[in-house]
Amino acid sequence: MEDVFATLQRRNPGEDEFHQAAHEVLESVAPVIERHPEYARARLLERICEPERQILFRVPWVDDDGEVQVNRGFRVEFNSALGPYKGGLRFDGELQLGTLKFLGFEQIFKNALTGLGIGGGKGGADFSPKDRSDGEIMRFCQAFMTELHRHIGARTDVPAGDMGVGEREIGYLFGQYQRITNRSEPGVLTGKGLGWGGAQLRTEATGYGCAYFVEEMLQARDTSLDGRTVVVSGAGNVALHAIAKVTDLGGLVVACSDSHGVVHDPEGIDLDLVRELKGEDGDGLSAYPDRRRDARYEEDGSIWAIECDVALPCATQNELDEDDARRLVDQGVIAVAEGANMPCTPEAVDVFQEADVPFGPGKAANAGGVAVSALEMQQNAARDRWTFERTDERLVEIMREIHGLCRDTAEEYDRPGDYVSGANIAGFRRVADTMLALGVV
Ligand SMILES: NC(=O)C1=CN([C@@H]2O[C@H](COP(=O)(O)OP(=O)(O)OC[C@H]3O[C@@H](n4cnc5c(N)ncnc54)[C@H](O)[C@@H]3O)[C@@H](O)[C@H]2O)C=CC1
Ligand SMILES: O=C(O)CCC(=O)C(=O)O
Repeated sequence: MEDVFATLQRRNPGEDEFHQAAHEVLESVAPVIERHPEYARARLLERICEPERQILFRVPWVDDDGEVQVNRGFRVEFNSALGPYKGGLRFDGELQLGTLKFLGFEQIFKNALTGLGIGGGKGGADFSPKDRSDGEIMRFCQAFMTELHRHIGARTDVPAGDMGVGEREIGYLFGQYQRITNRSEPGVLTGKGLGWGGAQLRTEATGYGCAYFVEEMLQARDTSLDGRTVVVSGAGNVALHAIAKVTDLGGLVVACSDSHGVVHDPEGIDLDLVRELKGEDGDGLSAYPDRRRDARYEEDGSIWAIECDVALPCATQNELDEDDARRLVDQGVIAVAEGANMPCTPEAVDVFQEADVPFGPGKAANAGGVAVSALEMQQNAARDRWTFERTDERLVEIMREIHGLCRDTAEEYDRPGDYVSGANIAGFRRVADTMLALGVV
């Protein structure tokens, strides 16, 4: 195991987030390799840690001032053993290949946990949509798809949204895909609008799924979200829908945040107000207390200093560190689940686990989004449309199955209550068994 990790570090220098994600999985699956030497003989770990294909490309476009801009586009096609590469696109001015490798790697195991026949991939661009006009965003998306279209397809690789990529961007990407390929193939992207091949609930699915997962973790300990105080970091797609579903399930969400600061509202976050403030013409979260008397806004504050029963990090990677985890544990947190991808540092995860606080890792707790993307692919292939209610029932069922699989797998490997080991081992076994069956490819 150590050798595999050392090689991975050497071959992928400077990609710290990828090292972090890979180290956690390699550590978790060590007992599986001991029980199954055939995996080691087939060099499955080495193969799983190496992307099948990485595509880097130039994205030239013209901004509103007539200036030529040059960005870099990426698609990491990590593993297709279980189905077409599947995973989101991230637009972020600071984006690096190593971040996408960590996200693509996580996606392999997350997608395996859903049981829906999807492989793992991730992509994006070092383009920041912030402060760009709608026309610039459209031209950027068109330039990006002008290269990406060669690599994707309903049976090959199916991107979706992630940070900085929502329904608007998916629309512009899909429009350009259709224009240059002359193929009306809705299954090539997910997260589409409802009028043009999108699925009900895809927008809500990651946040809702995270709330369903934490409810399962709490019920396994004979309690629930009802009456619990909850803190949710972020104010984007995942956070807003996690807040909505936690509230439906009886929880009181008292704080949310963005990259500038933190809102604390002891009466419960007013979601409509957050949406308005975060909207295109909104004043930002700092204006929240102007409209809610008992609320406070702290610029650059730490959301994890706010007392809560349940913490849901839903913003970005490594946003919750060891000190934050200690503070949460000292204040009596009873469950933590990751709505974002890898928001907790490894040291923070250790603190939760040592304190016996149930901890739901992102690859299990936020799998609802990609699961509903797979349902969107299913509907596109069948030219069918499901209702919101039917899709929601299926999402609840999927999140319950993932929770049960992680719990049972952890017990099988003598790690009761350790959802990290459970998720990594269960996801790994599904991919590894398929790779064994497919031979050395
Ligand atoms: N959108 C989806 O369906 C899925 C998203 N995820 C993950 O969830 C996380 C959030 O993604 P989305 O909500 O889709 O993105 P988004 O772009 O809609 O929202 C991200 C939010 O996080 C905030 N943020 C960024 N850095 C922050 C920081 N350091 N502290 C506090 N807030 C910060 C931003 O201001 C924004 O409000 C990411 O880790 C993403 O990879 C995971 C599964 C699926
Ligand atoms: O729905 C998808 O394909 C993407 C979801 C995603 O990017 C994620 O699970 O992190």
